[in-house]
Amino acid sequence: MTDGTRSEEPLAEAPRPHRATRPGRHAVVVGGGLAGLTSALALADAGVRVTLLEGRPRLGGLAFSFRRGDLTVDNGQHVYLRCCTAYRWFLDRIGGAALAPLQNRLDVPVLDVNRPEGRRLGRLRRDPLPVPLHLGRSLAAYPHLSLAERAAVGRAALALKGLDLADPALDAQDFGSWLAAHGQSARAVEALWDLVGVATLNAVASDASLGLAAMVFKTGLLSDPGAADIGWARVPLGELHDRLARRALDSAGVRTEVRTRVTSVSTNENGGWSVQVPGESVEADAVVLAVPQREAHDLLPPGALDEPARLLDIGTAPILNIHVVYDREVLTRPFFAALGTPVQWVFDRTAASGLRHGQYLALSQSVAHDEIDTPVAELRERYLPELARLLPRTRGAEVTDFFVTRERTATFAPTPGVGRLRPGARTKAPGLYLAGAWTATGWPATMESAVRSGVSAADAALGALGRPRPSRLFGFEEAAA
Ligand SMILES: Cc1cc2nc3c(=O)[nH]c(=O)nc-3n(C[C@H](O)[C@H](O)[C@H](O)COP(=O)(O)OP(=O)(O)OC[C@H]3O[C@@H](n4cnc5c(N)ncnc54)[C@H](O)[C@@H]3O)c2cc1C
Repeated sequence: MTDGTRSEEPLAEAPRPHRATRPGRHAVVVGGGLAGLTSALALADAGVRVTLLEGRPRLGGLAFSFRRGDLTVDNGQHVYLRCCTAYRWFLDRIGGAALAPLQNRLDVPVLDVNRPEGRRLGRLRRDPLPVPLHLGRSLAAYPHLSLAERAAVGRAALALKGLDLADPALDAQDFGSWLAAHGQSARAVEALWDLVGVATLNAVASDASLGLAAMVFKTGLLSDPGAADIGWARVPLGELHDRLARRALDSAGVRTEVRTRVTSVSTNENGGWSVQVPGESVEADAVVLAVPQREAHDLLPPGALDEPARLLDIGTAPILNIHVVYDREVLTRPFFAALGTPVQWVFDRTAASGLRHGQYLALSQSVAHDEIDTPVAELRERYLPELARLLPRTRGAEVTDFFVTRERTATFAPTPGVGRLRPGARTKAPGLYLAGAWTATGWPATMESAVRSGVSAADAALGALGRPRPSRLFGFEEAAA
């Protein structure tokens, strides 16, 4: 068994860190996940001298790769949507956009294995028509719902479109109750709303904030016809978030130190900041804390937030990935979603992992509270027969490898009320900023949220450092359109 949080190896030996020698104001970014990488790049691109400190031996935070024999394995399948303009800006910035392309047009095969008549394939895809007609034909033909349910889904989608995302009352309600009040059957929730919502929010509808759910569905499905086109890395995540990100940092002049855990952050006698790492105190004019909420709580100096204990009230939710290598091809599509089985989403990872013979599938299991600690042998017993139901070709195939990666704190839990717990980038301590997917970006815990938070923190820090905001950096919405 592989525990994704412990058994990673750096993909490639990173280049020797070089000390930035540019004079001027100095910012320290703590945490080399997507939020910290973004802040560091944005600050360096604006002419600030930047030091990035990351506790682990690699960059990329929660979205990384490790080696397992000849395979390069992602800790968890990651996808993004065309509407994720900030993450797309990030991919462009590190020179990785071509390695994580988008579908030309949203197309999600949905396979139901629990039908009396046998396996049934449906498709969620869009037509080249304006919103909401772009999904009309697909919804009308969606075989996993009755005609009445499809009509009710259409009505609920229009009601969702009318919700005001800026209304804080939305965050206090749960999405499941809202769906029920808008005529959605349990089947419609399972076969449509949760199919999308579980994967994007990491919560079932009844446990999700209406505000966050409405944000996902409005932005992804009801803003622009192409907004929900899906993108994913055709290379290991570490190639993007570690190797290419490191190259971009190096050429931007950022001093990057991995295996360097920050133990405290405090003000110094010059009115700046001292960032303590083992054996060194790094002095800075501004600090961006781009670490998970619990670590941020522990590092924040007294008075930086009015109620720092609120950070500890932001819950977390697990994601389990089950990795299965077969001795032959068993799936001809790049991915599909499943109904009527515990299997959620299945991705073909063969080419990205470097596997030469056979096929490597990754099962991405969100909301994995019940299975996150299940022994690998038990998972194998449970999931191989399910894959045999879904994919008939697996029946004659040999499983040559089976392992799991467990991310216990994969995302913050998007529960009703979480919105008021998420702080913005600014703290009450001048020169100290927060970033991370869990901060108040309006997005659920995604790569998009992380990058947006990194931009916000850099933006706030630039103001305090008296540096102009370069429009080409922060105009990512236009840049990625
Ligand atoms: C299995 C899985 C699947 C996912 N699927 C998707 C998906 O499909 N699409 C999507 O958009 N998102 C997905 N996500 C979520 C996405 O990965 C995260 O939201 C995003 O990567 C978070 O980035 P971050 O920079 O905010 O935080 P993190 O990635 O947690 O980065 C924080 C960094 O800070 C470092 N750190 C902590 N304390 C210290 C310290 N004291 N000193 C120095 N460094 C420190 C950590 O080592 C870490 O590198 C998934 C996550 C997981 C785990």
